[in-house]
Amino acid sequence: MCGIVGIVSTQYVNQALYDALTVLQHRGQDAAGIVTFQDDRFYLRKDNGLVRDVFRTSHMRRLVGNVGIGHVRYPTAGSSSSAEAQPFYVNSPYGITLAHNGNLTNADDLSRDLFRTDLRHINTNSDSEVLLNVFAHELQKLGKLDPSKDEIFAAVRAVHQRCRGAYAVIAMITGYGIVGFRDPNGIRPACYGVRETAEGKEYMIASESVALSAAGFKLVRDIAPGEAVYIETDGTLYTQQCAEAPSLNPCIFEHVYFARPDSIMDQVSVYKARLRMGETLADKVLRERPDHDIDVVVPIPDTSRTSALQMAHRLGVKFREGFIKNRYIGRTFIMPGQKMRKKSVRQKLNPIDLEFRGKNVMLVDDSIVRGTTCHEIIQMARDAGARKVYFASAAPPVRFPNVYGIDMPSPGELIAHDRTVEEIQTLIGADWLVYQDLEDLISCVNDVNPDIEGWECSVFNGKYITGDVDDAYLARLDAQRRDEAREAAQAGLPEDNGIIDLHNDED
Ligand SMILES: O=P(O)(O)OC[C@H]1O[C@H](OP(=O)(O)OP(=O)(O)O)[C@H](O)[C@@H]1O
Ligand SMILES: NC(=O)CC[C@H](N)C(=O)O
Ligand SMILES: [Mg+2]
Repeated sequence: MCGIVGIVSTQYVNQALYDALTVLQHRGQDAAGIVTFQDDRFYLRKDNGLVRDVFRTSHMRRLVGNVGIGHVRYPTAGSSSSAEAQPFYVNSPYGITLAHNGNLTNADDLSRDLFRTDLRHINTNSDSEVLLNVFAHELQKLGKLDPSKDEIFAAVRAVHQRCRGAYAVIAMITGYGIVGFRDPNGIRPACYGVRETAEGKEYMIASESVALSAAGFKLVRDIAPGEAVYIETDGTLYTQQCAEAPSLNPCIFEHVYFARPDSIMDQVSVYKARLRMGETLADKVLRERPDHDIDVVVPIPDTSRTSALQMAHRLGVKFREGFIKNRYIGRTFIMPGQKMRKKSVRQKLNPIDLEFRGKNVMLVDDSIVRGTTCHEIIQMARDAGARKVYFASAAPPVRFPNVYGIDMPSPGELIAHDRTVEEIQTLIGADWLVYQDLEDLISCVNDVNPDIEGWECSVFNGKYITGDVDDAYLARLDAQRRDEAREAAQAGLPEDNGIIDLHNDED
């Protein structure tokens, strides 16, 4: 997952973009970037690292202008090279920069077409650079010296026709404004908001509503699937539906893990959804073992806290913070490489022994993906003296790879792939393992929004909404992106993978 943001303001946007990216940091910890423009020039700073490490005061001073976009990255294509940090830039037409959250499933074909037919060069292995070039080519084809909203929307329409997969995008066109759009299934989130000032209206587009509220913008609404929102530099806003048959099918894993609980996505409160996940999980526990002997419910910080709290409440069992999280260590699941993830669980979480000694504990996590966290945590609970260690997951078993912006490319790396719940229970060393049922999870996110036609649940049911994901694609993805393949590809290469970057304000 990545975080994207774009602002059209009446004053410099550098600080507001920086602040928004820190609020979206949970969506990507690998790289960060901001680009602004003023007087027909772009000012770009991007690099690997957390937002606070990438931007120093000297960079911030040079990011001048009242319009800009930003990105925090969690790679799902290409490598972790700083050259693949976003926003990406292309000089023709007009000068366009782009920030993307999601993953294109036909990036290889597009890349070939861009070279052979559109005569465009792609300099990295990132699907986002491909997406930018498709958009740029389609805008260029219209041949306008001075593009209006009609050309911008026509280019987005063409992107929808050519690109497959998931994409929430914010692009900035030099001298004209920013355009945000969502793929025709609305898999990845994006919303926009407004702030009234004495100088006029200001707009922000972002992955999550929490970025808007933290900056004092009022949420207007989510961008509809297939829709584009174009905001000119003077603050004039236009919207248009650019897809043939849009249908809202948001990614359910945003509600399970990715999004911040204080965000509202497609009118569904992430916090409320997680509370409900705790309730339905408690109901399942009661169904399976009406006379259970759980003494205490313990969350695995951070994401499972909301569900665990409500689960304990429903069970009528004590809720206790049995693990303390080191606040200086980021999210483990989105780290690249299994070695780093494993080490970081131990560094990140430490038990309070007295909450475990002699007790039957129910540990609750939002999800079990590779099993890295639960395996370590169950052992820690045992070492701390727990009598029985039960484990509950607020999400169903993650059995299938994700191709829409979550880096789970390889079925073999998923602990639940081709395994029964009993087998997983043995593997992670739990005395009892309970998973949420998929129907229950869906019932937790089905809120008052009648526009939601379905949920993108492929990691749980193997059904890919875009209809273009076949076994050959999945096999290719697995071969390219499984941990070992990435490590082997990286061996012997310089840290940046040898990909040459274009101009970047590095110092
Ligand atoms: O089975 P695994 O492969 O370990 O993945 C699942 C775990 O990873 C995530 O935590 P993470 O540390 O990323 O973030 P959090 O602090 O927001 O819970 C998630 O919340 C689970 O705890
Ligand atoms: N997680 C994402 O949204 C990734 C965006 C893009 N595919 C990249 O790898 O940079
Ligand atoms: Mg976690």
